[in-house]
Amino acid sequence: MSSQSEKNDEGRPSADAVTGRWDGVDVHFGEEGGRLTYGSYLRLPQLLDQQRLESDPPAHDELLFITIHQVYELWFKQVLHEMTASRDAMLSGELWLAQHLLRRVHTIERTLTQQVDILETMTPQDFGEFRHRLSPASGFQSVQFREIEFLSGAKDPSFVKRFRGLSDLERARLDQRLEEPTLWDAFLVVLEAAGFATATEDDLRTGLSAVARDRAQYGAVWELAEALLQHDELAAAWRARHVVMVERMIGTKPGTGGSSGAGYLRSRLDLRYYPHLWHLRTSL
Ligand code: HEM
Ligand SMILES: N[C@@H](CC(=O)c1ccccc1NC=O)C(=O)O
Repeated sequence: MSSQSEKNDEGRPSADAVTGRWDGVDVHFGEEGGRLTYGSYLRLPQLLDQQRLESDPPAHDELLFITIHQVYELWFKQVLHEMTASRDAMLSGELWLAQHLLRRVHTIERTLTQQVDILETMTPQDFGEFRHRLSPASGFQSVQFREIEFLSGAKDPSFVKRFRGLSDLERARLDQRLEEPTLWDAFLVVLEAAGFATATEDDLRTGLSAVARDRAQYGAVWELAEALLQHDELAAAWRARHVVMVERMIGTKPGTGGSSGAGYLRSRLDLRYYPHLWHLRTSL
């Protein structure tokens, strides 16, 4: 492959000047008269202008802290997109699609937990250079994180009440998540469509046991139950990893969000989205 570039008056390649030949075909790289580019498609000028430090003079590690959190929020957005579609697929009986989308969620969740490694390259001393500037902001105020909890099945309206500084739009999003069906609600619809009653605890235990004992007949329902359990396990793994990182960074200091810090986070470690699926294990 050869390439040549025409230069404009300023000596830079002109808009549609970067051309070459590949297998005898003319190829063009570049803007080509204002058409889509990598940067314009991905909105990079906007995206790369969103890392604003609070520290002054700038603390070296604050860029890492902001970047990590922004990457988390982008993945949270994707997780919500996939979870919502998975829930809807269950409601319309598309079981293969529902488990397929949940498997993508698992892969993202593993990445989210691994990202803690990067943040832990920051020392407590270096965090201390800018931590005092962050109060009263805290991860406690992550709207998308709470949306994921609600959509998973752990609806707790008291979090919405305790949120400080929510915009009207954010409050509406949380209220909507509190109203709409969760992944668990949708799974119950799947169980009912497979012929099982779900009205009482006993019904549910009977149905789940029957699915587990006859995977030849209920393979798709079993796979879905396993995908939900995996999501639950990965969420628990993130909470465990987060609290240990917190202890490493700030010991037993109270959090910038006003909680006791690690003590509060430890109180959330036993949260499980799907206790019925965990209880089932004991009887298998
Ligand atoms: C130096 C790193 C970090 C420290 C020291 C830290 C510390 C804390 C503390 C102390 C809390 C309790 C609330 C409070 O502030 O009073 C908290 C909550 C939270 N943090 Fe972090 N955090 C760190 C990194 C992260 C990252 C990277 C994320 C990713 C988004 C995150 C997400 C959250 C969430 C979602 C909560 C609420 C948890 C819940 O209510 O169960 N944190 N964090
Ligand atoms: N709550 C943390 C500070 C912190 O990590 C944080 C601060 C602002 C925005 C997001 C944060 N991340 C997770 O809590 C602390 O108490 O040190």
